[in-house]
Amino acid sequence: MAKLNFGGVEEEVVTREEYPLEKSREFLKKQTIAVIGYGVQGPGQAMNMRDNGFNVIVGQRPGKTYDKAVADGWVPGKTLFSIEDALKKGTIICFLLSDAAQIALWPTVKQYLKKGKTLYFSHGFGITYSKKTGIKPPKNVDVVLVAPKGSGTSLRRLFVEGKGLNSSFAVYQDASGHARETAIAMGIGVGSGYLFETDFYREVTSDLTGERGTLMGAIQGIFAAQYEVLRENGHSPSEAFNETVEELTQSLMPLVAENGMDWMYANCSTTAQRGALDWWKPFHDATKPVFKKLYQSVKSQKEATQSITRNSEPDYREKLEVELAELRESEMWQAGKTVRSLRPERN
Ligand SMILES: NC(=O)C1=CN([C@@H]2O[C@H](COP(=O)(O)OP(=O)(O)OC[C@H]3O[C@@H](n4cnc5c(N)ncnc54)[C@H](O)[C@@H]3O)[C@@H](O)[C@H]2O)C=CC1
Ligand SMILES: CC(=O)[C@](C)(O)C(=O)O
Ligand SMILES: [Mg+2]
Ligand SMILES: [Mg+2]
Repeated sequence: MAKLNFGGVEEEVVTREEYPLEKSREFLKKQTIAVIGYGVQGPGQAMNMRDNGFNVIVGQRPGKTYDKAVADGWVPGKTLFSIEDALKKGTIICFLLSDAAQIALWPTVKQYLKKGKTLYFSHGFGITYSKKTGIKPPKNVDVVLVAPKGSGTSLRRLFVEGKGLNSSFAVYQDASGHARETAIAMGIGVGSGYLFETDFYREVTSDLTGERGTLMGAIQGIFAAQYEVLRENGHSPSEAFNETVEELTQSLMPLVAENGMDWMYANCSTTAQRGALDWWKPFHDATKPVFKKLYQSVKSQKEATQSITRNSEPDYREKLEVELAELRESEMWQAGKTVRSLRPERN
C-alpha cells in the first residue's frame, strides 16, 4: 500500500498502479460474482465488472428493474437470474439491496452462504446494526465491504469516461485467509479509482453523517435558507437561484474540485474573497452544533432505527416520492428547472 500524507496525517491507500486490473482479474478468475439487487449500486458495479472482464451474474426479482437489467444486456438464464438462483450460483455474493430490504432477504441469503463463499456489502449498515437487522453471517464465510464514495450512477459514468470514484474497503470476517485481497480486487473490479481502508463501523458512521450533512441534507438546508432571504428582499427567482445554486454547481464547485477552496477563492474577485473569508467562520459557528447533534444521532443509532423503520414500511417508495415532489415543486427548484433549460449545451 502506498503511504501518503493527508494534511499531516500518514495514511495508506491502494491505487490502481499498485493493484492493477489484471491482478484483480487473475485473483478472482475462478469466482462467480453474483450482484443481488439492481437499483443504483447494482447496475454501476455489475456493468463495470462485466466491462472489466469478470465473471458476473445478476439476481433480481421480476419487475421494472429486471427489465432494466435485460435492457442493459444481462441475459435471462445466462447472466440474469432470480435472486435465489443467483445466490446458488454465486461464490461472491454482492448484497446490493437497499439496507432496509437486506433485512427481509437475509434469511434467504443466509441459506446459500456455504463455506468458502464471500459476502460483500457496499455499506457497513447491515453488519454494524446487526442487533436491528438480524444480519449475522456464518463463521466460515468471508465478509468484506467496498463502498464507492458516490452514487452508483456516478460510479458508472466516471468508469465510462475512463475515470474512477474512490471507495473505502474493509474486512469484517476473514475465514479464508485472503478476504482482504478479495476486497481490494473487488474494489478495483467495480471501477474504483483508488481505495482507502476502514472498518464497517467507521464506514457507516461517516457515511450516514456525510449524506445527512454537507453532501445532501445540509446543502439543501443552506440553499433554501439563502434563497428565501433573497426572495424576501425582493430578488427575482432567477436571480436568487443563480446566486444560490447555479453559479455554485456550474462555475465554482468545479474549481474547488480541481484545486481546493483557496484556489477557487483566488479565482474570484478580491471583493468576494474579502467577504467569503469574513463570513465562513460565522457559518461554521452556526452550523457546528447541528453537525454535533447529527453525529450523536448517528452514534446513538437513532438514524439507523429511523432508516430501518421508515424504509421498511410497505408504502415507503410512495412516501419518499411525495417528499421528493415537495422539493421538486418548490419555487427554488422549479426556478432551477428553467435555469437548467437555458444552459447553451442543452439546446
Ligand atoms: N445508492 C447509491 O449509490 C449507494 C448505495 N450504497 C449502498 O449500496 C447498497 C445498495 O443500495 P442501492 O443501490 O441504493 O439500493 P436500491 O434502493 O436502489 O435497491 C436495490 C434493489 O433492491 C431491490 N429490492 C428492494 N426491496 C426488495 C425486497 N424486499 N426483495 C427483493 N429485492 C428488493 C430493488 O428491486 C432494487 O433492485 C446499500 O447498502 C446502500 O447503502 C453505497 C453507496 C452509494
Ligand atoms: C451516494 C452515497 O455514497 C450515499 C450518499 O452515501 C448513499 O447513497 O447512501
Ligand atoms: Mg456514501
Ligand atoms: Mg450512504
